[in-house]
Amino acid sequence: MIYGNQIVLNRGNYTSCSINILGATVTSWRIYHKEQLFVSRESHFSGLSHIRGGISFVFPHFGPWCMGSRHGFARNIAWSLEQGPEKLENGDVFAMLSLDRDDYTDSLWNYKFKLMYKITLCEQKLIFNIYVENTCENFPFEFEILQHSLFKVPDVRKCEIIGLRNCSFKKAVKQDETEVEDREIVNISARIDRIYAKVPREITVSNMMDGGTLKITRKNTYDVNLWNPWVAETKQIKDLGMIG
Ligand SMILES: O=P(O)(O)OC[C@H]1O[C@H](O)[C@H](O)[C@@H](O)[C@@H]1O
Repeated sequence: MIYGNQIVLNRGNYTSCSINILGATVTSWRIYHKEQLFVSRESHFSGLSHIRGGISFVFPHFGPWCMGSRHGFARNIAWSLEQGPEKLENGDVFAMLSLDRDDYTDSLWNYKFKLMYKITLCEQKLIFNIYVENTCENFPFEFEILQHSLFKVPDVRKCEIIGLRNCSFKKAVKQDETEVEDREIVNISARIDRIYAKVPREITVSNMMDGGTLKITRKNTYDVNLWNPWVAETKQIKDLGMIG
Protein backbone atom coordinates (compact mmCIF):
# COMPACT_ATOMS: atom_id res chain seq x y z
CA MET A 1 0.00 0.00 0.00
CA ILE A 2 1.08 3.57 -0.60
CA TYR A 3 0.04 6.48 1.61
CA GLY A 4 1.49 9.76 0.37
CA ASN A 5 5.24 9.38 0.74
CA GLN A 6 4.96 6.12 2.68
CA ILE A 7 5.20 2.68 1.13
CA VAL A 8 3.82 0.06 3.48
CA LEU A 9 4.73 -3.61 3.30
CA ASN A 10 2.16 -5.60 5.22
CA ARG A 11 2.77 -9.27 5.92
CA GLY A 12 -0.28 -9.77 8.08
CA ASN A 13 -0.11 -10.84 11.71
CA TYR A 14 0.71 -7.24 12.67
CA THR A 15 4.04 -7.49 10.90
CA SER A 16 4.80 -4.55 8.63
CA CYS A 17 7.45 -2.21 7.35
CA SER A 18 7.13 1.41 6.21
CA ILE A 19 9.48 3.11 3.82
CA ASN A 20 9.44 6.84 3.20
CA ILE A 21 10.45 7.77 -0.33
CA LEU A 22 12.46 10.60 1.22
CA GLY A 23 15.86 8.94 1.31
CA ALA A 24 14.23 5.50 0.96
CA THR A 25 14.25 5.60 4.75
CA VAL A 26 12.76 2.61 6.55
CA THR A 27 10.73 4.41 9.19
CA SER A 28 9.03 1.48 10.83
CA TRP A 29 9.54 -2.26 11.22
CA ARG A 30 6.95 -3.99 13.34
CA ILE A 31 7.08 -7.65 14.23
CA TYR A 32 3.81 -8.87 15.76
CA HIS A 33 2.95 -5.25 16.59
CA LYS A 34 6.29 -4.42 18.26
CA GLU A 35 8.21 -1.53 16.73
CA GLN A 36 11.90 -2.34 16.25
CA LEU A 37 13.18 1.04 15.01
CA PHE A 38 13.62 4.42 16.61
CA VAL A 39 12.38 7.47 14.72
CA SER A 40 12.47 10.87 16.38
CA ARG A 41 9.14 12.64 16.84
CA GLU A 42 10.97 15.86 15.99
CA SER A 43 12.22 14.51 12.71
CA HIS A 44 11.63 16.55 9.56
CA PHE A 45 9.70 14.68 6.94
CA SER A 46 9.53 17.70 4.65
CA GLY A 47 12.73 17.13 2.71
CA LEU A 48 14.50 19.99 4.53
CA SER A 49 16.90 17.42 5.94
CA HIS A 50 17.08 13.66 6.33
CA ILE A 51 14.67 11.71 8.49
CA ARG A 52 16.16 11.30 11.95
CA GLY A 53 16.06 7.63 12.71
CA GLY A 54 14.92 4.39 11.18
CA ILE A 55 17.24 2.93 8.58
CA SER A 56 18.62 5.68 6.39
CA PHE A 57 20.59 5.20 3.21
CA VAL A 58 24.04 6.77 3.22
CA PHE A 59 25.53 7.24 -0.28
CA PRO A 60 27.94 8.09 -1.91
CA HIS A 61 29.95 9.15 1.12
CA PHE A 62 29.97 8.38 4.84
CA GLY A 63 30.90 11.15 7.30
CA PRO A 64 31.68 14.83 6.74
CA TRP A 65 31.90 15.50 3.01
CA CYS A 66 33.66 18.32 1.18
CA MET A 67 31.22 18.02 -1.77
CA GLY A 68 27.98 18.28 0.20
CA SER A 69 26.28 17.53 3.46
CA ARG A 70 27.38 14.77 5.82
CA HIS A 71 26.68 11.21 4.77
CA GLY A 72 26.00 12.19 1.15
CA PHE A 73 22.79 13.08 -0.66
CA ALA A 74 20.85 9.81 -1.00
CA ARG A 75 19.16 10.17 2.38
CA ASN A 76 18.00 13.72 1.63
CA ILE A 77 16.19 13.30 -1.65
CA ALA A 78 13.10 11.53 -2.90
CA TRP A 79 13.55 8.09 -4.46
CA SER A 80 11.20 6.48 -6.95
CA LEU A 81 9.12 3.41 -6.42
CA GLU A 82 10.24 1.02 -9.14
CA GLN A 83 8.17 -2.07 -8.24
CA GLY A 84 5.72 -3.24 -5.63
CA PRO A 85 4.65 -3.49 -2.94
CA GLU A 86 4.15 -7.04 -4.10
CA LYS A 87 3.38 -10.23 -2.21
CA LEU A 88 5.41 -13.34 -2.98
CA GLU A 89 4.02 -16.88 -2.90
CA ASN A 90 5.52 -17.52 0.52
CA GLY A 91 3.75 -14.45 1.94
CA ASP A 92 6.80 -12.18 2.01
CA VAL A 93 6.26 -8.68 0.66
CA PHE A 94 8.77 -6.54 -1.20
CA ALA A 95 9.21 -3.15 -2.79
CA MET A 96 11.97 -1.92 -5.06
CA LEU A 97 13.05 1.71 -4.98
CA SER A 98 15.50 3.49 -7.22
CA LEU A 99 17.55 6.63 -7.34
CA ASP A 100 18.98 7.99 -10.59
CA ARG A 101 21.48 10.74 -11.11
CA ASP A 102 19.94 14.12 -11.93
CA ASP A 103 21.10 17.73 -12.18
CA TYR A 104 21.14 18.07 -8.41
CA THR A 105 23.28 14.98 -7.78
CA ASP A 106 25.53 16.01 -10.71
CA SER A 107 26.08 19.36 -9.04
CA LEU A 108 27.47 17.58 -5.97
CA TRP A 109 29.00 14.44 -7.42
CA ASN A 110 29.34 14.36 -11.16
CA TYR A 111 29.01 10.63 -11.84
CA LYS A 112 26.34 8.73 -13.71
CA PHE A 113 24.84 6.18 -11.37
CA LYS A 114 21.67 4.32 -10.62
CA LEU A 115 20.81 2.77 -7.27
CA MET A 116 18.29 0.00 -6.84
CA TYR A 117 17.15 -0.90 -3.33
CA LYS A 118 14.97 -3.91 -2.75
CA ILE A 119 13.40 -4.32 0.68
CA THR A 120 11.71 -7.61 1.49
CA LEU A 121 9.67 -8.11 4.62
CA CYS A 122 9.65 -11.69 5.89
CA GLU A 123 8.00 -13.10 8.98
CA GLN A 124 10.71 -12.01 11.41
CA LYS A 125 13.28 -10.70 9.03
CA LEU A 126 14.03 -7.81 6.70
CA ILE A 127 16.17 -8.49 3.65
CA PHE A 128 17.89 -5.66 1.79
CA ASN A 129 19.42 -5.98 -1.68
CA ILE A 130 21.38 -3.02 -2.92
CA TYR A 131 22.51 -2.60 -6.53
CA VAL A 132 24.81 0.21 -7.63
CA GLU A 133 25.17 0.70 -11.35
CA ASN A 134 27.68 2.91 -13.11
CA THR A 135 25.71 4.03 -16.15
CA CYS A 136 28.74 5.60 -17.83
CA GLU A 137 31.48 3.01 -17.95
CA ASN A 138 34.16 5.46 -19.06
CA PHE A 139 34.07 7.18 -15.70
CA PRO A 140 34.59 4.71 -12.88
CA PHE A 141 33.73 5.94 -9.40
CA GLU A 142 34.30 4.96 -5.82
CA PHE A 143 31.56 5.23 -3.26
CA GLU A 144 30.65 4.41 0.31
CA ILE A 145 27.33 2.99 1.36
CA LEU A 146 25.81 2.50 4.80
CA GLN A 147 22.44 1.55 6.12
CA HIS A 148 22.46 3.83 9.13
CA SER A 149 20.11 2.03 11.50
CA LEU A 150 18.71 3.39 14.73
CA PHE A 151 17.11 0.66 16.79
CA LYS A 152 14.57 1.06 19.52
CA VAL A 153 15.56 -0.87 22.63
CA PRO A 154 14.16 -0.93 26.17
CA ASP A 155 17.58 -0.31 27.80
CA VAL A 156 20.66 0.06 25.64
CA ARG A 157 22.95 -0.75 28.59
CA LYS A 158 21.59 -4.29 28.56
CA CYS A 159 22.28 -4.89 24.86
CA GLU A 160 25.16 -7.25 24.19
CA ILE A 161 26.86 -7.01 20.82
CA ILE A 162 28.70 -10.13 19.76
CA GLY A 163 30.94 -10.50 16.71
CA LEU A 164 33.32 -7.58 16.96
CA ARG A 165 36.15 -9.27 18.86
CA ASN A 166 39.60 -8.84 17.26
CA CYS A 167 38.25 -6.31 14.77
CA SER A 168 40.25 -3.14 14.45
CA PHE A 169 38.34 0.10 14.86
CA LYS A 170 38.77 3.81 14.56
CA LYS A 171 36.98 6.32 16.69
CA ALA A 172 35.12 8.75 14.46
CA VAL A 173 36.80 11.69 16.20
CA LYS A 174 40.31 10.21 16.03
CA GLN A 175 40.33 8.81 12.52
CA ASP A 176 44.11 8.34 12.46
CA GLU A 177 44.38 6.05 15.51
CA THR A 178 43.53 2.37 15.15
CA GLU A 179 42.70 0.16 18.12
CA VAL A 180 41.61 -3.46 18.38
CA GLU A 181 38.43 -4.67 20.09
CA ASP A 182 39.36 -7.26 22.71
CA ARG A 183 35.88 -7.89 24.11
CA GLU A 184 33.75 -10.86 23.18
CA ILE A 185 30.68 -8.94 24.29
CA VAL A 186 30.51 -5.22 23.61
CA ASN A 187 28.19 -3.19 25.82
CA ILE A 188 27.16 0.42 25.46
CA SER A 189 27.26 2.47 28.65
CA ALA A 190 28.58 5.81 27.39
CA ARG A 191 28.92 7.76 24.16
CA ILE A 192 30.36 5.59 21.42
CA ASP A 193 31.18 6.39 17.79
CA ARG A 194 33.37 3.81 16.10
CA ILE A 195 33.96 2.29 12.73
CA TYR A 196 34.95 -1.37 12.98
CA ALA A 197 36.79 -2.86 10.01
CA LYS A 198 36.63 -6.34 8.48
CA VAL A 199 33.75 -7.41 10.68
CA PRO A 200 32.64 -11.06 10.33
CA ARG A 201 29.55 -11.66 8.25
CA GLU A 202 27.26 -12.00 11.21
CA ILE A 203 26.89 -10.00 14.39
CA THR A 204 24.19 -10.29 17.03
CA VAL A 205 22.66 -7.82 19.42
CA SER A 206 20.74 -9.19 22.39
CA ASN A 207 18.09 -7.65 24.61
CA MET A 208 16.33 -5.82 21.82
CA MET A 209 12.55 -5.35 21.96
CA ASP A 210 10.85 -7.99 24.12
CA GLY A 211 14.29 -9.35 25.01
CA GLY A 212 14.81 -10.68 21.49
CA THR A 213 18.14 -11.06 19.72
CA LEU A 214 18.78 -9.30 16.43
CA LYS A 215 21.00 -11.10 13.97
CA ILE A 216 22.60 -8.85 11.36
CA THR A 217 24.02 -10.77 8.40
CA ARG A 218 25.85 -8.92 5.63
CA LYS A 219 27.31 -9.82 2.28
CA ASN A 220 29.95 -7.78 0.43
CA THR A 221 30.17 -5.13 3.13
CA TYR A 222 32.99 -5.11 5.63
CA ASP A 223 32.74 -2.22 8.07
CA VAL A 224 30.31 -1.59 10.89
CA ASN A 225 29.52 1.79 12.42
CA LEU A 226 28.59 1.67 16.11
CA TRP A 227 27.13 4.94 17.36
CA ASN A 228 25.24 6.00 20.44
CA PRO A 229 25.30 9.73 21.16
CA TRP A 230 24.41 9.22 24.85
CA VAL A 231 23.08 12.12 26.91
CA ALA A 232 25.18 15.21 26.12
CA GLU A 233 25.42 14.72 22.35
CA THR A 234 21.76 13.75 22.20
CA LYS A 235 20.82 17.18 23.53
CA GLN A 236 22.86 18.84 20.79
CA ILE A 237 21.07 17.01 18.00
CA LYS A 238 18.03 19.25 17.70
CA ASP A 239 15.80 16.92 15.67
CA LEU A 240 16.25 14.10 18.21
CA GLY A 241 13.83 16.04 20.39
CA MET A 242 15.78 15.61 23.63
CA ILE A 243 16.67 19.27 24.25
CA GLY A 244 16.86 20.50 27.86
O1 LIG B 1 23.64 13.51 12.48
P1 LIG B 1 23.95 12.60 11.32
O2 LIG B 1 24.56 13.35 10.16
O3 LIG B 1 22.78 11.78 10.93
O4 LIG B 1 25.08 11.60 11.82
C1 LIG B 1 24.85 10.75 12.88
C2 LIG B 1 26.08 9.89 13.17
O5 LIG B 1 26.33 9.10 12.03
C3 LIG B 1 27.38 8.14 12.20
O6 LIG B 1 26.99 7.18 13.12
C4 LIG B 1 28.69 8.80 12.60
O7 LIG B 1 29.66 7.83 12.95
C5 LIG B 1 28.47 9.76 13.75
O8 LIG B 1 29.67 10.50 13.98
C6 LIG B 1 27.32 10.70 13.47
O9 LIG B 1 27.12 11.55 14.58
